[in-house]
Amino acid sequence: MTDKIPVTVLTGYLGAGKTTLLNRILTEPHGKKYAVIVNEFGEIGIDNELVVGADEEVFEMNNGCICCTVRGDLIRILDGLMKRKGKFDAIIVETTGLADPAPVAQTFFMDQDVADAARLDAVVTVADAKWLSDRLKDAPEAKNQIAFADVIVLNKIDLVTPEELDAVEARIRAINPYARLHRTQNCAVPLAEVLDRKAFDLDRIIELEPDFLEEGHHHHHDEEMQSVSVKVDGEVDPEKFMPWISNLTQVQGPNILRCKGIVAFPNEPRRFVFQGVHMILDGDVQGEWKPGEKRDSKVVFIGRDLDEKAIREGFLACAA
Ligand SMILES: Nc1nc2c(ncn2[C@@H]2O[C@H](COP(=O)(O)OP(=O)(O)OP(=O)(O)O)[C@@H](O)[C@H]2O)c(=O)[nH]1
Repeated sequence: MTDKIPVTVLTGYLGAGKTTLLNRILTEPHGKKYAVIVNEFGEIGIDNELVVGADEEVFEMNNGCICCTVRGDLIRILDGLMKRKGKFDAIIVETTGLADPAPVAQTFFMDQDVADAARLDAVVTVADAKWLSDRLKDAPEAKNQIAFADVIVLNKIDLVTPEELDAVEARIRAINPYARLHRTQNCAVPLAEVLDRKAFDLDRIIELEPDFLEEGHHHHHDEEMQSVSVKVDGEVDPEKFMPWISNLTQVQGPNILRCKGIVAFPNEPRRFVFQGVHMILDGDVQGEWKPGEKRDSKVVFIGRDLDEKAIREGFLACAA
């Protein structure tokens, strides 16, 4: 039992702050070596490039939700990691914001090879203090992520009033009174509160979901949720790109749950990285393009009722 590798499953709805927390974990001086598995919903991999610390081994699973189509991939990656036991101290799995954590957690009990070598340490859910109450109304995944959590990081407290914060915490407590909860800005939580908690409680989960240990768990996705990925083969013109992205998120903000991208500007040695949650947009130049790396520009939008054609044409028209 004791030499099983601890696995932390990091979950939370789109844009809540999972990558922010992951980067915090990877950059703090903990002297540990983590293997990281990142799963995202869009077809173009962007998240893995936003994870800092090039020394970490990041395994990427695109094109599907970790809890459904790519569960086989997860098992294969975990099996591969187990064979190299001793090379790292723990595994962190960051799921897409649209994943139901139950089938992910299930993998650590149902697959014998995985169960023999790894133990699920905790499900850590990052919750967006500003948007969670809305998502609890329209996104069943958001509720499951809260229900399954052993630790909840209630993040973005800077974007709400103290009264709103109390109200969202009360909503969370009504769904999950057991998890430890930390209120944070930029996921600033002591790592010991997140890692190696030995917190996953199978009995509680079986009470919540009696068929947890049975095969055939079906997870129904939000059918309307779509992702649009567009790539420009080369650089984009900031004079065109900036007004386009800011106008798009202002006008389509309510439908755009999440957007992110990495773009190349002419004569700029660094990559421009932008991220948005609804109409709140954030962008900065960071990290130089590597020598010999192709300076392509890519964006991903996730949301409902997206006008794919307009987004595609709009971004392609920003080409430098
Ligand atoms: N104002 C504010 N912004 C934050 C905070 N934490 C994270 N953000 C921003 O919120 C955006 C989303 O953060 P991420 O860490 O990428 O969220 P995520 O959950 O990994 O997103 P997905 O992987 O797309 O689901 C980024 O622009 C962050 O800089 C916070 O406490 N306050």
